[in-house]
Amino acid sequence: MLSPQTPETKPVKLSVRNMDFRYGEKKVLDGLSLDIHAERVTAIIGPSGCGKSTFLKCFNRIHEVSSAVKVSGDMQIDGVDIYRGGIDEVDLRRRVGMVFQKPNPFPKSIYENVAFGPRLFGVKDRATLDGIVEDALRKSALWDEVKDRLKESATGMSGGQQQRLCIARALAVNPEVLLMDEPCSALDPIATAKIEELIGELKENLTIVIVTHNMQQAARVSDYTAFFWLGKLIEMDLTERIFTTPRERMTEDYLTGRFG
Ligand SMILES: Nc1ncnc2c1ncn2[C@@H]1O[C@H](COP(=O)(O)OP(=O)(O)OP(=O)(O)O)[C@@H](O)[C@H]1O
Repeated sequence: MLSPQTPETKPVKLSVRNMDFRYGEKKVLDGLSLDIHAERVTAIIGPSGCGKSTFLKCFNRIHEVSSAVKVSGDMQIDGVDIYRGGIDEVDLRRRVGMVFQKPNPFPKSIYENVAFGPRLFGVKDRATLDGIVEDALRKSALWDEVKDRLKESATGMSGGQQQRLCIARALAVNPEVLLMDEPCSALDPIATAKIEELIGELKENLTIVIVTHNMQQAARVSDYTAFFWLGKLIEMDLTERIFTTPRERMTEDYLTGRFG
């Protein structure tokens, strides 16, 4: 974990300024400004309904698939506006992968789940695909468990394995950012520990933003923590600072269970 004694050396990967988000008339994110550093883990915490998931989805514009929404302000990836910078949304979703609360593998084989993205992006050669699938399964710490049953259905895996498969599926297209929306909330403590360990390894090459309701998890895995309340950013800092000396009373009350 990054500490107050260590100066930040990683550049800003995702930058947000004066961002508002509306579902129809309903404003759910209000005037957000924050920076997310490359190859760090940033945790988003806050009470239910404060807009954490909505915020996460804005980074790969995935909400555009389902609802009439309006985003204003600036959101940038590597200095290019995600909404107005001419970024192709399919390419954006390749660069910014996402893993959801409930593991959602396709009803296909383990192999086909991981090969799906690369195929979509035009990889046809079998040996190349095999290599990508193995690499992604190794990075998601699943290879040894599944290498002898790649043709079996993904739906027969345990919940924890399915979630690591979803991570492998996201990694197979070589993303730069991984968004994780409560990725362990449906998992037991052992499966959760595996995912947390994995997060620590993946951040060597990836920028990770994780929404979690589990404060111990935020403290364990993240370098930075942002506390949201009613669609506003109350405070963001190094996780060590947020959990030891938060600046805002509201953050302290939330962390100590006095509200939320
Ligand atoms: N598709 C939608 N249409 C309209 N309102 C929505 C939609 N999705 C979410 N909302 C509303 O937006 C607000 C923020 O929801 P969001 O799911 O982002 O919060 P959250 O902090 O992630 O909550 P939780 O911790 O319970 O998952 C809530 O008031 C929610 O009711």
